[in-house]
Order: sequence, then structure tokens, then C-alpha cells
Amino acid sequence: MKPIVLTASTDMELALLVEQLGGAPLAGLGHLKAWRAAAPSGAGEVILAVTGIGKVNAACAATLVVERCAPRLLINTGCGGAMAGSGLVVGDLAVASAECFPEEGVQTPQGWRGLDLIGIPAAVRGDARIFNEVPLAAGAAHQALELARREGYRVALGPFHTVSTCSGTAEHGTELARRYPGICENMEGAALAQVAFIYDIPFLEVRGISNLVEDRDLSRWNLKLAVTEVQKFLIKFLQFYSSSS
Ligand SMILES: O=C(O)c1cccc(C(=O)CC[C@H]2O[C@@H](n3cnc4c(=O)[nH]cnc43)[C@H](O)[C@@H]2O)c1
Repeated sequence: MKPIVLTASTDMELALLVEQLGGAPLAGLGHLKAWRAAAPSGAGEVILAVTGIGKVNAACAATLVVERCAPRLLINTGCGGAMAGSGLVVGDLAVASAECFPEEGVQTPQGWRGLDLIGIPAAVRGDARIFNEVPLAAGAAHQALELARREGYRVALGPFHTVSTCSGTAEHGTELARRYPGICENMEGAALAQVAFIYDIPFLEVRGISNLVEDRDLSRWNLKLAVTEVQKFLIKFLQFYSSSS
């Protein structure tokens, strides 16, 4: 059976999963720090890998794990910023319905425009072309949303933004939201989603909310709560998913 691969940008965002699943260090995934564990249901394996921060690290890691592990599902997790209007607060969960690159494009005299203005897609698979927005198959996202609700988590489903420049002002977040709708800002997800799109592999992204997209105030952040909540949820999701698929 093909494995499930689970990625995050830092060790902290995987530590509880590695501990609870009894992960053993896994060599042979290039530069990536990785572990392997039996899936909670006993059906197949889960591979956990740290990508590093940002889109370039995420795309490199995704390509490596997809080429070497041929996963049946690629899951990305970590913390993220709740965008205005999402209704999310620190400690909540966010599930991606789509991923988006809200910065790739052209600053024209008339304002910012996306990659469609240039006319060169970011990726092509068969007849499908993607520009700034990466669609995700609904299956795993809806399963995660329903399970999270059943387990009593506060959770929202919606499009995510993957940025190079984090929104450290509410105004910057509002500007990006004018370009594309979004509920959760992060720095890796769309890159992993694009690789999953190219290889036609189901992709799920669930993040714990560590902060709001607002004027930067680190005293209002709670990284520990965010990464704990989302990892506790993903342990339940792996139990559910690996026994049902
Ligand atoms: O110091 C800052 O201003 C700052 C801004 C954004 C993120 C950080 C981090 O320490 C975490 C980076 C890490 O977490 C994800 N993340 C979490 N919140 C956000 C956000 O509001 N915007 C973008 N990324 C966020 C991200 O995926 C990184 O992996 C510090």
C-alpha cells in the first residue's frame, strides 16, 4: 500500500505526531529530516518530513517525497495566520479548499494583475492549466472538515494564501484579499499543492491558527497552541483516513 506523506515547515510542527505515532528516523529522502511510522489503523505507513520555510523549500521537498515515496495522499500542516473575515481565532483549525499564490503577477500602472496577464501558466497537467490558484480535490478536505466538527474543533474550510512577504499589517492582508479570497495565510502550502497537482496526487492542508493577519503584535501569537491543536487533530484524521481508504 502506498504511504501517506505528511509535511510541515519546522520540527515543532511535526514533533507531537512523530512522538504519538512512534516515528523512526528515515534516511534516504535527500536533504530532508524525516521519520516513518505505521499508520494508526495498521494499514500502511505514514512518512513525516520537514520541508523548511517558504515556497522554494516546500516545492523541493514535495518533489522529493512524491518521486521517492509515491504517496496516496500528501498532507501539509503547520501554523497559519487567520485572514480578516474568516471568523477564525488563535487555536482554531483551517482546512484548505484551494491554495493560491496572491503575489505572483505584474504590478501595472492600473494596479496588480495575476499570472493570467502574462499568459504563462504556473503548471499544466493534460488540459488543465493553473495560474495563481491551485484547485484541490474536495474529498479529503471535506472528510477533514467533518471529522474536525464531529471532534468539537472550531474549524473553517476555505482558500489559503501562500506568500513570500507575510502580512505584518492588516492593510497588506486586505490588499491580498482584494486579489483573491482567502481564510488562512501561510508560506508553503501553494507550492506543495502545485507539485501535487503536477503529479495528480490528492493533497490536503490543515493548519492551526497561530495569529491573526493584523498589525504585527507577537504578544497575541500562540504558536504552541496552534501546532498542538492541529497535530492532535491530524492523529485522529490519520486513524480515520488510513482505516477508510
Ligand atoms: O515575525 C513575524 O512577523 C512572522 C510573520 C509570519 C510568520 C512568522 C513565524 O514565525 C511562523 C512562520 C511559519 O508559520 C506559518 N505562518 C504562521 N502565521 C503566518 C502568517 O500570518 N503569514 C504567513 N505565514 C504564517 C508559515 O507557513 C511559516 O512556515 C513570523
